Amino acid sequence: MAACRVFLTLSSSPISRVFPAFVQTRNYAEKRIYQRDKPHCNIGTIGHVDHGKTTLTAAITKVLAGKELAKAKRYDEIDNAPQEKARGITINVAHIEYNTENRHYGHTDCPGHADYIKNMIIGTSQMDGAILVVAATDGVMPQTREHLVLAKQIGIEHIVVFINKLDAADEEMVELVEMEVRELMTEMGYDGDNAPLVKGSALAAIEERNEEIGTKAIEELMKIVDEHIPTPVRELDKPFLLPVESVYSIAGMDGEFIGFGKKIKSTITGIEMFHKTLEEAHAGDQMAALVRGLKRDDVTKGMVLAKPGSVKAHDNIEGQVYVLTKDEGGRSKPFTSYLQMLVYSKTWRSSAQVIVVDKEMVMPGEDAKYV
Ligand SMILES: Nc1nc2c(ncn2[C@@H]2O[C@H](COP(=O)(O)OP(=O)(O)OP(=O)(O)O)[C@@H](O)[C@H]2O)c(=O)[nH]1
Ligand SMILES: [Mg+2]
Repeated sequence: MAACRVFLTLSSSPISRVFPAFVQTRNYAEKRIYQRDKPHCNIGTIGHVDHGKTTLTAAITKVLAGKELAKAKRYDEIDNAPQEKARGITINVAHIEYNTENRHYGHTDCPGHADYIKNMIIGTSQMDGAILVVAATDGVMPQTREHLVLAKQIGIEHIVVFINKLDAADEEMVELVEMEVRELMTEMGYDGDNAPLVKGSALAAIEERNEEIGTKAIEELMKIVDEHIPTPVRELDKPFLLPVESVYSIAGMDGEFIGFGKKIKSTITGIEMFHKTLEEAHAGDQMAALVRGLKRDDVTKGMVLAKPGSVKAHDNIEGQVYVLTKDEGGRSKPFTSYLQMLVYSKTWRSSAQVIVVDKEMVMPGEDAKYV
């Protein structure tokens, strides 16, 4: 498969906060300094709606906060948008940090609802490994399958399974769900039989009850995540490139913003991660840049900040793609060249016309080469 992975979708519902790079142009008050004393790793929670991804994210921070390795985040601090609170579902991805004894983690909590799959894709695109959450009360559901397909396509090789809601399911059901998940993983090209799997209850950990399936299970999960998801090798000698997720209203090192027909030179005056000042940023960090001399409207989500002269913007790309079937959350009908669609990559999206290079017509479930 070619290096370029393009996700094509035909719907146009809005995506919002999506990627780890923030550009700030305001003065900031006194900040804590980020100590780079542990390797950094990006993970996150994926899985079907309501299976407990956000509850598990909150539970991990709570358990690790007990060891002074994290700041505990309540469920409603993670799903904090009014619409998320009203509907009780995650819509936007949330970025949270915590530590284990061994590593510093950036954790992206993804939405499970089928309508917000685009947010899930962009959230996942930065993960080095993922925790697949499956509720024992429900088993494998459509977005369990869809998220695994997408994780595989995005290139996430390391998945740890968390079977959740053990407090509400009987043993037989749990066993059945475990078998079901392992089978699904095998079907998706993972080593399902040997996939690391932890069973527990995120809610029990939060409510400090049933210690075995609560706190202990979360500890076990993080131990397995530490062991099973390797720290990625970062290419520290390459010029930097940072996709812009969001821009805050505010006005060293030279940088250049590129995208949407614009090229703007600027100077980076400070860098941060999780509101702590960084002395230096490494590839894979969830970094914010403080930049000089820009107005808020100059920069938009989807542009990249890069070393001046190191990258160019292009208005056409060639990619090898896999077209999702209807069961996997994709389209039901085949298509031919000159189809108009929206293309999502990193933090940008753009409408595009597709030319199929290697065949007349592409069926859902097939590979194809696009220009
Ligand atoms: N009984 C029980 N309920 C749980 C457990 N974990 C989560 N829940 C409940 O399941 C519901 C959904 O939990 P969420 O954490 O919002 O699920 P989610 O996967 O983040 O959902 P989306 O982000 O919308 O896809 C909530 O009512 C939780 O309280 C658990 O271990 N046991
Ligand atoms: Mg959620």
